[in-house]
Order: sequence, then C-alpha cells, then structure tokens
Amino acid sequence: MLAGKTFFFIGAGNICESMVKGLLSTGIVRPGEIWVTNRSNTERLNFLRNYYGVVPVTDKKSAAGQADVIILAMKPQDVFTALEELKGAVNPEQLVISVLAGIPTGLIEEGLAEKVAVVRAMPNTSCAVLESATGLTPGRYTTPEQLELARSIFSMVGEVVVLEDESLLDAVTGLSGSGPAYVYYMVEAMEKAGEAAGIPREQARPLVLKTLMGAARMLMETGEKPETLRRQVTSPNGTTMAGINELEKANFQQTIRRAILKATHRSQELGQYLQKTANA
Ligand SMILES: NC(=O)C1=CN([C@@H]2O[C@H](COP(=O)(O)OP(=O)(O)OC[C@H]3O[C@@H](n4cnc5c(N)ncnc54)[C@H](O)[C@@H]3O)[C@@H](O)[C@H]2O)C=CC1
Ligand SMILES: O=C(O)[C@@H]1CCC=N1
Repeated sequence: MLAGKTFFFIGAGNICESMVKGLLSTGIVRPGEIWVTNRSNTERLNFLRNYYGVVPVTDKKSAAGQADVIILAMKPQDVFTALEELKGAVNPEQLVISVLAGIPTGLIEEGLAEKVAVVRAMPNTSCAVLESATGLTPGRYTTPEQLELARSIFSMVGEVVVLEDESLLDAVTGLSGSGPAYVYYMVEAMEKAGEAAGIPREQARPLVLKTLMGAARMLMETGEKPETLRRQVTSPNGTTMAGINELEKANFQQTIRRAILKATHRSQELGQYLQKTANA
C-alpha cells in the first residue's frame, strides 16, 4: 500500500522533521519519495535535504498536483495562505492529511475547492522514534481506502486511534499531541529535584530517564492499572507515600486534568476562530 508513494510536506518545521525521521527509519519510505517545502526558509530546506536526503520543493502547486499524499504541517494561522496556494491543484484521487491543531476538515475541504479527501491527524513528535500516539478522523470525501492509507502511514511511526467524531480530535490534541511536553516538563522537574537533593545533573538524568522508561514499559507489558502499579511502589508510611502526599496536597491530578482540558479548549478555540475568519 505504501511502497513507491510520494509524500509532500507543506511546512518543514518540528512535526515535519519528526515524521520524516520516523518514516525514513522504517526503510519503507525512501528519501526521494519525501518532498518538503516551507514559507521562505531555504536554509531549513537545505538542512533537511543534506541531513535526510529529502527533496526540497519551491513550486508548491506543481508538487501538490503530483504527490500521492500531501501533509499540511504549517501553523494553524498559516492555513489560509497555504490553501490559497494549493487551490485547484489537488484532485480527489490524492490524500490530504492535516496535522494542524484545531482546524476542522471542512475548512480545508472548502479551501481546496474540489471534493478532496482530507484526513485530520494529530500525531506527536515521538514519530521520530516510531512511538507516536496518533488520532485520526476522516473528512467528508475520504474513502475507506484513503482512511486506511492514512492509518498505515501513521502506523509506521507509532500507535493509531481512529475516531469517528471529529470534535474529539481537539481532546486528542490536548492529551497526546501536546502530551510529550507535559512529560518533558515533569522530567525537567525531576532532574532539578534530584540536583536539589545532591545528585549531579549528569547522574540524575539517567536515573530519571530509566525510571520513566521502566514505568512506561511496566504499564504496557503488565497490563496492570496505573493505580495498581503505584500501590506496589507505595509502602505504608514509606518514602513513596511521603512523596505522593505532597503531590496530593498540590492537587497534582487536578492540575494535570486542568492542563489537558485547557489545551483541548485552545485547540477548539483555534478552530472556531479560524472558521469564523473563513466565513467572514
Ligand atoms: N510540534 C508538535 O509537537 C506538533 C505540531 N502539530 C501541528 O503541526 C503544525 C506545525 O507545527 P510545528 O512543526 O511545530 O511548527 P513549525 O513552526 O516548526 O513549522 C511550521 C512550518 O510551516 C511553514 N509554513 C508556514 N506557512 C507556509 C506556507 N504557506 N507554505 C508552506 N510552508 C509554510 C513554516 O515556514 C515552517 O516551516 C501546527 O499546525 C501544529 O498544530 C501537530 C502535532 C504535534
Ligand atoms: O502546541 C501546539 O499547538 C501543537 C499541537 C500539538 C502539539 N503542538
């Protein structure tokens, strides 16, 4: 299904590079099958060409007309300019994948003017190491085969969940799209705490990273609930309980919940604002 397909990334930033790195590392997609473009930064395109061997593109319309899969990977606010540049170039046989936070498939379908297959996807930067958690939802004109193609693309770089209800993609964005940043933030905090307790940074880091990795593998491989695994670590009146008590005092779970709901809301807000702009 994927062999020989060409991928055109419009937007050559962080998520593009994570996907490119992951796709190439599978060996299924070859560098010459990945085309990239951005707004104006040729230095960035040259870096991607030199480092990954991918193909920089300047004539967006012509590349968009030829690629099998077009991946919209600019900031949500830049979507109108990008769609304007693509108008009329994409046909219903092709697949457009948007990874843009908040942007409904309808807005992209309207912008492209033809009855084009659009899949909204929300991966995360862990694509680079084939560990993305990606949510997908089909647009109005997406055939089951085209949805399958999108699923197989993101399955190469991690786990995929297909959601029927497009509005849930905002929650996926708040949860797993932004999710790696929450984890990195916690790692930063744990490293700093390790240092505060006297462990040099270069020794704190491997301890924290292996703890993170080990806990993730325990969750995946034992299939136990997180609560169960937490209890196994927590001896009555022991050290973990002392630590968890502090987290509870600071409403840790509520704070995480608020963070994810805020991020979800921000995704909804971006979509609504840009939809209003489109209708104006
Ligand atoms: N960074 C992340 O972890 C994730 C980002 N996303 C989404 O991916 C999109 C891109 O995010 P990043 O890669 O972080 O942004 P970024 O700022 O690193 O890259 C954006 C790129 O889009 C290019 N661009 C802007 N207008 C363009 C146009 N008209 N034609 C061609 N290229 C254009 C810019 O030159 C830049 O290369 C956003 O919509 C974001 O919501 C989705 C999942 C995860
Ligand atoms: O922060 C953002 O808006 C993007 C979407 C998900 C991750 N990064």
